Amino acid sequence: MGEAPAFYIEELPEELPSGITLKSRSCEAAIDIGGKTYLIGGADESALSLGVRIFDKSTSQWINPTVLGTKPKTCKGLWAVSPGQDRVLIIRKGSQPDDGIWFLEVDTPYVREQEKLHGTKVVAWSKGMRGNTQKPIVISGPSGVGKGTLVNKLMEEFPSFFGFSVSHTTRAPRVMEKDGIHYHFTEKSVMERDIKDGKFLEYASVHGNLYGTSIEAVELVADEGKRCILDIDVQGARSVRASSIEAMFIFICPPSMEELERRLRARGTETEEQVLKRLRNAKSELEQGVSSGLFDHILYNDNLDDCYQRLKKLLGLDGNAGSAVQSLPLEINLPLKDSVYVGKNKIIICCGSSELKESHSLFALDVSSLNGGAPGRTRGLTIYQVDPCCEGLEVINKLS
Ligand SMILES: Nc1nc2c(ncn2[C@@H]2O[C@H](COP(=O)(O)OP(=O)(O)O)[C@@H](O)[C@H]2O)c(=O)[nH]1
Ligand SMILES: Nc1ncnc2c1ncn2[C@@H]1O[C@H](COP(=O)(O)OP(=O)(O)O)[C@@H](O)[C@H]1O
Repeated sequence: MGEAPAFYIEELPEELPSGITLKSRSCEAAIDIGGKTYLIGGADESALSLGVRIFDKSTSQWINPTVLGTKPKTCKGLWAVSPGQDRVLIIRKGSQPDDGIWFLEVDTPYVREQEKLHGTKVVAWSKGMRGNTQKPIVISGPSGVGKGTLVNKLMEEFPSFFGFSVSHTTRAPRVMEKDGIHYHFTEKSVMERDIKDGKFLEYASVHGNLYGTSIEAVELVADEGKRCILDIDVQGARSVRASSIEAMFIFICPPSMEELERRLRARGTETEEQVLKRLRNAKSELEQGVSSGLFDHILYNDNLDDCYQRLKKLLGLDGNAGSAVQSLPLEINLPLKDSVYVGKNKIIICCGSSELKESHSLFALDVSSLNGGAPGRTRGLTIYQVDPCCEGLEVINKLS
């Protein structure tokens, strides 16, 4: 057989110091990658106990890494397999594929970028999802230009296609704004602590308040299989551009400063002082937006309907919107027995009987075209049923 699916604590290499006690082996898995042993799991099934420890074989030292991303809700029945050197694939036994396949990134571009920021070893969780979604859309522009209006029109016309990333902010809610829908309205100290804990993808101080996109906000949209829209300022757009996240960047311009002021005042949501501050900031935002090369597309929002049509065209929605995710319904329960066979890009999961030849449900998990990943979900997983007499055995024979 090829690479072992996982080895449990009693099979850990001898160099590991003694004295590690585990209450339940089904809650912990370990895997070797690049001279390090990653110990994933916990003493019980709860998410709280789900941790990651790393044993560096070259120094014989334990490392407690900074763990980013949203982790699985339970750690019951873990298998760990390594499709590559940059991430560990975790299969939770006895669960549905849409909640049972997770990645722990250990050396991806995102992890390396975060290691520089944190100054510690970093690992990051990312849930595996079937099918593909398109790159997130970042929309920026000065206050009052019509970003919210355009985004709302898009979400109303294509509710199953787009999802809005609900930002956190320390500014006070406007009359019609609802917590959790328009923004997560947050205390400054809480937001600062969460930023320090690595919960934010990006953040910036805008018009005197803190705004930020949490990793969770983007993951929630991905979980619905929708394309994520981020309405963020130019500084935030710059942070996303500098990160490992691929996105489409759109800047919305007003027809003139006079019209921008008219719209901002007509909206009637800001005090005079706030209006003046927003207009002052608009000048530098427009300079940066138009001339920095940061944005892939610049849209002039003169006539609303015309601008909306141009936005739709940019997003390829002028004809057939298509469907957000190509995910086929597939009812399988990942098996409880140790029946996983691992190749480089393909993992064969044997459900039902532990006797492979007698098994009537064999599934192939293809990880050859993964995309996305932490921060957010990992897309591009393909799971399909294979005939035990044909492809499954063929693949397994090649691995043997
Ligand atoms: N960097 C960043 N900017 C944000 C975020 N959410 C909102 N913003 C920006 O903050 C600015 C002020 O937003 P808001 O107070 O809602 O006012 P509005 O733009 O006049 O509707 C806008 O430029 C938004 O695009 C975020 O999560 N991160
Ligand atoms: N093309 C347009 N022409 C006239 N008014 C507009 C246009 N686009 C938006 N508005 C109006 O301008 C105001 C500001 O728009 P809004 O979407 O809140 O801007 P932003 O989200 O960029 O701050 C709103 O009252 C909106 O109805």
